[in-house]
Amino acid sequence: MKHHQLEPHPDSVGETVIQVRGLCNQFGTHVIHKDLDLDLMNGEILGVVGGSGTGKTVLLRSIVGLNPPSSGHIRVFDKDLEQLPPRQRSLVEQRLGVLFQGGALFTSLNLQENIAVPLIEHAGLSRPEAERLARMKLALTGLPPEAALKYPAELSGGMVKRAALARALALDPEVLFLDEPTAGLDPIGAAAFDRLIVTLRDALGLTVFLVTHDLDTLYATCDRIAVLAQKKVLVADRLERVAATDDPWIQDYFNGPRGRAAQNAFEAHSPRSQE
Ligand SMILES: Nc1ncnc2c1ncn2[C@@H]1O[C@H](COP(=O)(O)OP(=O)(O)OP(=O)(O)O)[C@@H](O)[C@H]1O
Repeated sequence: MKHHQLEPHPDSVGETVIQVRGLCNQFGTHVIHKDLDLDLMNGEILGVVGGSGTGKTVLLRSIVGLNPPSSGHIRVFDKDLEQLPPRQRSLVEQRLGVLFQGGALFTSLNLQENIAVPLIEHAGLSRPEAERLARMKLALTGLPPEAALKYPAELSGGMVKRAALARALALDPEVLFLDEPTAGLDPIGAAAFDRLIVTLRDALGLTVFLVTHDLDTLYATCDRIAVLAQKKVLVADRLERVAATDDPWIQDYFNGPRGRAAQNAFEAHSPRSQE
């Protein structure tokens, strides 16, 4: 059924699971990334931020193998996807779960059928087995049992996000990629989704690469923040160190009115701020 087990070796905590070195991406003459370096550490939630068009989604797509880089190296679990034969590449890709912007569920399938698709295609399960496991994945993301037979158009935005997350988790990935997961959610729905991400990371031992514009999400979930600016990762560090970095975009983003409001809200409400 499943091709690997998530068994973090005691020595693996803090190990690099994804290493990006000297990444360059360009479309025609439009250079998006130039000599970009980034490490994703085992078990962390890394928030990836940057102005609109700085290439956050392109970076995500490059790492998961959907956007072949113009040059540079990307190692995933110490393997270069581009160098692997198709079968081995597919096995590595199945260890990565992706929640794309917008969710990207099949509109003609109900939720359990949607989540069953990768289980039938990649894990070789029968339809009844796949749909039973799909219902478990839906429960894992906090959806009620009756949601399994609903179609995406019948659901609220928050429920669609949870269903899309259930599909990203279908094959028990070790690394979860989330592209703006709280975009379009109301503040209460967004805060609940933030808590879900942290809970799942803790319960499943996930590593999370999280693209977001949402300052509340950064404060509530992330262990480290990587800032994309000037075509590279300008800084990747704990939030307080990033916020202290001398760069106009960073200062405006973290220490402008919205950044201060998010920090105040976090300090007022979160037990994590008392640690
Ligand atoms: N396949 C493509 N062909 C041409 N240009 C592309 C392609 N994909 C992305 N781009 C361009 O690359 C740049 C970076 O896009 P990307 O979506 O990664 O930005 P982003 O940082 O995620 O932005 P946002 O925060 O607005 O979602 C944009 O200018 C976009 O138009």
